[in-house]
Amino acid sequence: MSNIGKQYQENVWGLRHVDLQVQPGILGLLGPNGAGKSTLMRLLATISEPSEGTITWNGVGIRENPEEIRRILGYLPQDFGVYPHLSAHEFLNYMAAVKGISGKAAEKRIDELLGLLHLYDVRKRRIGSFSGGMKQRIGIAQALLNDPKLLIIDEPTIGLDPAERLSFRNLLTDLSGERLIIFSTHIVSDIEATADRIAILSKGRLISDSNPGELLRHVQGKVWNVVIPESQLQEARAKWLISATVRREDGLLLRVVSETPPNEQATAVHAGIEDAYLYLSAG
Ligand SMILES: Nc1ncnc2c1ncn2[C@@H]1O[C@H](COP(=O)(O)OP(=O)(O)OP(=O)(O)O)[C@@H](O)[C@H]1O
Repeated sequence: MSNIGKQYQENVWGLRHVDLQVQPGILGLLGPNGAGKSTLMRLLATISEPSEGTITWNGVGIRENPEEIRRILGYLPQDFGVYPHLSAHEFLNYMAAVKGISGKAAEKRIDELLGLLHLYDVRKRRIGSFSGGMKQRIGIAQALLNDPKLLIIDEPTIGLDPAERLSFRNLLTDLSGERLIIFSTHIVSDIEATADRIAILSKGRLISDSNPGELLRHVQGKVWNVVIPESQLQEARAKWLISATVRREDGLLLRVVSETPPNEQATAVHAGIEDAYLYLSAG
């Protein structure tokens, strides 16, 4: 996509001047609420059209030829509604029909996906009785019905408990291979564990697009541990960029991102993606 902009109202741009080239792998879209992640995903999924710029897939403009991308697309929106009264199997059968997959091919694919997403044993249960993680897996299963080359998942880890979050990360890795998976989150650890490329959005702008190693290079040698008395936290927040705080017996252990040691007792520590995200977002 090149020079993409999406204007919602006179002075409201969901995205502005975004250039992004994609290739197979896992692309994590990272940004706070309102950064433009869903907007970008909806544009790619051809749910909405850009106000500026062009998006091409294999050299073909998707505005003129939306079918070019829809054929190979699997999309799980953030507010995906499942049908609580249908069983997992009935729901996938219905979604397959909507997508024009029927007969033996549909049956085979549905069984494969129920297995892949660990839903086979509960395939006859009503979706309304599923946990958050199971609902999310059924959402991913429907997105995979057409074996998409491009899989877009909007904020997939919202509402998941820690164990479900972990299995989601494993699932993403299992699903990648030849396809491109784009998923969004505002939680750095979700991205850190899975993405081979990280795009950071802030206020509708793409502020970074690189692999994790390159991202870390921005903050290498700039991350420090500092212990302060708890009473000085407010003051510390005002002068330092703090990426983590841990309460200890001898005070508060702060993780600070700074070009130079924040004080004489500071010790250098290895940089993480969270530090880089904070550093780049602070601009
Ligand atoms: N339909 C809309 N009408 C008006 N403004 C919108 C609309 N959709 C999004 N916006 C605005 O565009 C900006 C980007 O929103 P978007 O939903 O893409 O962000 P996001 O990063 O996905 O955040 P979230 O995680 O909260 O969904 C926000 O300021 C939002 O208020």
